Order: sequence, then structure tokens, then C-alpha cells
Amino acid sequence: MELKIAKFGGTSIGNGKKIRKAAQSVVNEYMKGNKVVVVVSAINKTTDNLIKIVKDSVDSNVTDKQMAEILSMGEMTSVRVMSSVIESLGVKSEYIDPYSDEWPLLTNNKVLEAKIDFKASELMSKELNRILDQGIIPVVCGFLGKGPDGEITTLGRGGSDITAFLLGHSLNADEVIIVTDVDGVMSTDPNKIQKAKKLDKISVEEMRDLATHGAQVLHPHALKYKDPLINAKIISHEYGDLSNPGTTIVGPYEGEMMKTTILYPEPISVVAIVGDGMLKKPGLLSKITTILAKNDINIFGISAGQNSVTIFINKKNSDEAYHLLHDMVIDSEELSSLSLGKEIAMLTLVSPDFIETPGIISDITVPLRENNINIVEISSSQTAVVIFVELADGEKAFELVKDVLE
Ligand SMILES: Nc1ncnc2c1ncn2[C@@H]1O[C@H](COP(=O)(O)OP(=O)(O)O)[C@@H](O)[C@H]1O
Ligand SMILES: N[C@@H](CC(=O)OP(=O)(O)O)C(=O)O
Repeated sequence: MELKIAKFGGTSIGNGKKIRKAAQSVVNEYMKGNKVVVVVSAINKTTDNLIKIVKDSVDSNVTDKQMAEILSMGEMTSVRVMSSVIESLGVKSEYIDPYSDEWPLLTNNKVLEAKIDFKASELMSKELNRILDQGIIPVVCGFLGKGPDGEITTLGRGGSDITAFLLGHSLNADEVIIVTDVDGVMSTDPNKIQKAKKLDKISVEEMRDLATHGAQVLHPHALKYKDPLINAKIISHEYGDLSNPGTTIVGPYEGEMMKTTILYPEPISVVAIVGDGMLKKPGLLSKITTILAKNDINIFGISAGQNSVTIFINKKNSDEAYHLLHDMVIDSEELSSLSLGKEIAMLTLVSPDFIETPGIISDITVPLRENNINIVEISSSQTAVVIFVELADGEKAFELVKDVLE
């Protein structure tokens, strides 16, 4: 017997017929001998409609608390409908909303973009086992949370995916199935480019980056809760079959373990190329990277401004790169000169939490400033911050920043 979490997005339960099909797919899975926890979003565009109604009526005079309560009506309704349809198909079901004793998802009191209290939610989720053990299919409101004073909170738009993965983690589920309106994860948004191709699999890291940069198909924070042993996939509601292969999300999200601070063990060199208005000329960056790639020189970082490009490479490649790039500069009309700077150290901090931790850059840079360590360059993405400091400062900078992620 396996435990599966099946999350149905708004379009997958967009009308009565679709809800029935979704419920039937859950019942079929249950009949195979598996336990299923259902997570549902609001029916179709209910959340959008509620937002519009509020805007056209009270507009900005609505309080956050009122807004969260109004938005919650979408999921409050869909769990009740879904649960009734499952029961009509002959299997016992119970809807679980924030007023239920077994409500699993506890948050802080930031009602519209609530932060999950992970430990408390992990513990509360286990209450669902009591229902599952009685052969009942729980249908849980996605997107909603309960704050410290019992207030309704919401996880932010698209938050039902987070609910599904959090429950998957807390209940040690075998599989999290995200049911949506496309065949799986595609080479791009199929609603924008029709010939987009379905991917059979995608790594957790790729999926997270895709989601972070706007691919709506999965909420970027959801994968934080994907444990190594949990299978996850994204499938279409069209087939009415939870065993459809869709796109498998491969690999663990190592969560805590992924938080690392690394001091690159070898010195890094920096080459700066200057030229007037160089970035107005298309193709310049590719020229630089192609020359280095052809000579098997790895680029650790690159930053581009209006009149200069700075390239970070391993010191052992620096002379070769310097000569190669110099040849390029003297052959080019747009570029005027280049310099090989002094040796520097590269620190990389990786954490899945960067994406949702305001102020993290200052947490990292303040100790450096207080210790008079000059930052030669810093770049940040959703999950990594890379800092270049002078070589002599490398070890000390590492000691100062390595505790920031703790
Ligand atoms: N690379 C992609 N692959 C698949 N779908 C994508 C991709 N990028 C964006 N999307 C969009 O994600 C949508 C599904 O997400 P969403 O509308 O939030 O579904 P749901 O209501 O099921 O949560 C698709 O209809 C599609 O337009
Ligand atoms: N109903 C909420 C939460 C959600 O996750 O929806 P969906 O799964 O349809 O993207 C919203 O529209 O934001």
C-alpha cells in the first residue's frame, strides 16, 4: 500500500464534469489499495474572481485579514464539493479546512503571504493519519494556513503546490502528484509556443529555477519540501488517471544539506575588458565566452556593464586567457583595452532559503565590512551568492560568513 498526495489545480477542477473526473481518478487509485490525500485549489479562476470583486467593491479599504478570509472561500468551497463527489462514488471522504481539528498547515500571522511554521505543521500533518487509517480520503484546502490565533492565512498565489509537497514530506508519502492543465513540464509554456515539447523528466534544481523565473506550472517554494525518497510528477487532468507518467521531478531537494559555504580552493584571476558602449554591440559576450570555451577555460563569473566586462577564471588559466582575449581586443573595433587584475578568492554561499530571506545579502556583507574586507565583486541569484574578495582576505571572509546560513 502506497500513500499518494494528489493536488488538483484550479483548472483541473474547473467545472462539474472535471471535478467528477478528478474524483474518479482518486477513487480508482484508492481501489488499487493505495491511500490518497487530496489537495485542491479553488475551482477554476475563483481566486482571481474574488480578487476582482473585492477590488471593484471595497478596493484598498479591505484589511489583509478580511482579504485572506474572502480568498479562503475558494478552497473552502472546492474541498466540500470534491469530498461530496468522492463520497458519491462510494468511498468515505472528509474535507479538511482551517477550522478542522486535523488542520495541518500552521503559519505566522502575515495573513496574505504567510510563512509556514514547518515544525508545527509537520507535527500536525500526522493527524491526517488517523483519518487515512480509517480508509477515509481526506480532501485538504490547498493555499490556506492557520495563524497563531487561529486566523485564516494564505500562502500567496499558487500556494497549493506548497501544501501538497509539505504534506508529502510530513506524511512520508510515496508520491506527490500535481495534476494540472498541461501534459507535464514542457520545453516552454505551451500556451505561448504551441510546439513546446513535454519533458519526461526534469531535475529538482531545473524545476526550481524554471519556477522561480515564472513558469507557473509549479510554485518555486514547493520543492523545498521534496524529500529524496518521495517521487513527484506533474500530470494532466485530461486522462483522469493518476498513474499517467507526465513529467517526473527527479532527485532530492536536499534542503538543510544544501546550505553550504565554499571557499574555492584555488586562486581566481579577474580579467577586465573595456570599450566604449560595448554592450550596445550584440554578440560581444558570446565572442568572449566562445574564445575561452574553445580553449577549455572555465568561467566562474562574468559581469557586464556599459563600458566593461569582467571575467573570473582560475588563476592557472589566466595567462592563456589574457593572451587570447588580448588578440580579440586588438582585432575588435568596439574594444579598446584589457587588464589582468590581481589574484582573488571566491566564496560561494548556497541555500534554498535565499529566495525567501529578505536582508540575506546584508547579513553576509555586514561582517565583511566590519572587518574591513573589501568585496571585489558580488553576484546573487535565487539560491546562491558568490563573493569575490582579495586573495589574502579569503580565509578570514570564509570564517566570517560561514555561520550566516546556520
Ligand atoms: N515550462 C512549462 N511547462 C508547462 N506549463 C508551463 C510552463 N511554463 C508555464 N506554464 C504554464 O503553467 C500553467 C499551469 O499552471 P497553473 O495555471 O498554475 O495550473 P494549476 O491551476 O493547475 O495550478 C500552464 O497552463 C502553462 O500555461
Ligand atoms: N487558488 C489559489 C491557490 C492555487 O494554488 O491555485 P492553482 O493551483 O490553481 O494555481 C490561487 O489561485 O492562487
